[in-house]
Amino acid sequence: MTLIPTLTETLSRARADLRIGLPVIIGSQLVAAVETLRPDRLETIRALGPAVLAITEPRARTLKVRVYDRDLARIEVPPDAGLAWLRAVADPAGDLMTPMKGPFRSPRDGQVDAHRAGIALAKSAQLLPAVLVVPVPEPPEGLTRLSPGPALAQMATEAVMAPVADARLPLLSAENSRLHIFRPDNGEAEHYAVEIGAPSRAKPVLTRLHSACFTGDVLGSLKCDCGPQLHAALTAMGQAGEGVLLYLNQEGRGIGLANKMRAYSLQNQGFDTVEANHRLGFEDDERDFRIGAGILRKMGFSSVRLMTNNPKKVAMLESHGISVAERVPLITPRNRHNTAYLDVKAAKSGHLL
Ligand SMILES: Nc1nc2c(ncn2[C@@H]2O[C@H](COP(=O)(O)OP(=O)(O)OP(=O)(O)O)[C@@H](O)[C@H]2O)c(=O)[nH]1
Ligand SMILES: [Zn+2]
Repeated sequence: MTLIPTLTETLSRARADLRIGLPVIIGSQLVAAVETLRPDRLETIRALGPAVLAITEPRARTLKVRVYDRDLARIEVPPDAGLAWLRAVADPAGDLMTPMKGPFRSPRDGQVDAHRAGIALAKSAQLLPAVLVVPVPEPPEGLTRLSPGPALAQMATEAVMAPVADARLPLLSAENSRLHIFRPDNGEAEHYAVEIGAPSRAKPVLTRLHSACFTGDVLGSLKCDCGPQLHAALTAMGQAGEGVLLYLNQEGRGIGLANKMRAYSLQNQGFDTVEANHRLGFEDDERDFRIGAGILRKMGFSSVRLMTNNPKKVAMLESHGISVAERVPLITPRNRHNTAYLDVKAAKSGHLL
């Protein structure tokens, strides 16, 4: 085997580069994440040529920027615009106090694959989806290089999950349990499976796909239903004597904890959970639901009784080789902090509550 990095490995490097504030080269464009860009580097980048800022369609809608490229919009960066201007376009925190005023000039022509790949990389690095893009006919040495088309195609493929380690882990809710760790081949977060009892692989297994919620699962936040859902699922599996709970590290419906806190801050300004995601430039739900199906298949399960109120989880499993024999509702108590959130999930996200 050659020592030259594969595309998957190069993408993983590029993601790390953006997180630490290094630009990457995509095709013939230099691409930098606005969130991690430092002032001295911005100056060097601006000296290379005319820059555009690429943002997603939901962020563009908030800023009333014209969208000519379907899922993304480009804004010409004015000559006198500095880091504060770029950050104000990228980050909605100041939208209400100091609204961004146009007119924004949006180019219509040219290729946008590099911009699109840059935004996808920023999202997978759990950064704000806004990237500065400058054409570089002669790319500087030392930066990670990608081709836009193959990069986009590779990012859209399903990660391969490898079992890494597992051990017995007696739980309060189920003494006879094992924790399994799965590692994806794309350098992204590891995911966990709690196997309770010794469920048969030949019949539907009681299953929960739980997305990480540090605030709810660990801190006992009252703003969402995650903590109570996690414990209710484990308790039900303990009582049944068997089950599988997948703990998927897709915090904040896939946007990461930092962005989730940005979303909470917008919710404190009066926006609901879906509007907050959109103002930040994300879709309502950025989770890759294939991960859960992949882990279940790896564990030898092909049929589940799924504990969820989210019909999309059912549909996703069905379309990725896991049949859902039954949907088991998972209703937890309301309180004055989570009731509006639960109503929005029902009204806008199709949850059956
Ligand atoms: N972006 C964002 N994420 C949130 C917010 N509140 C909770 N979350 C995240 O939402 C996810 C909830 O995941 P789940 O409970 O597995 O999924 P679900 O889609 O609600 O479906 P159920 O199976 O019915 O619970 C977790 O990743 C939480 O961190 C919010 O206001 N904004
Ligand atoms: Zn939560």
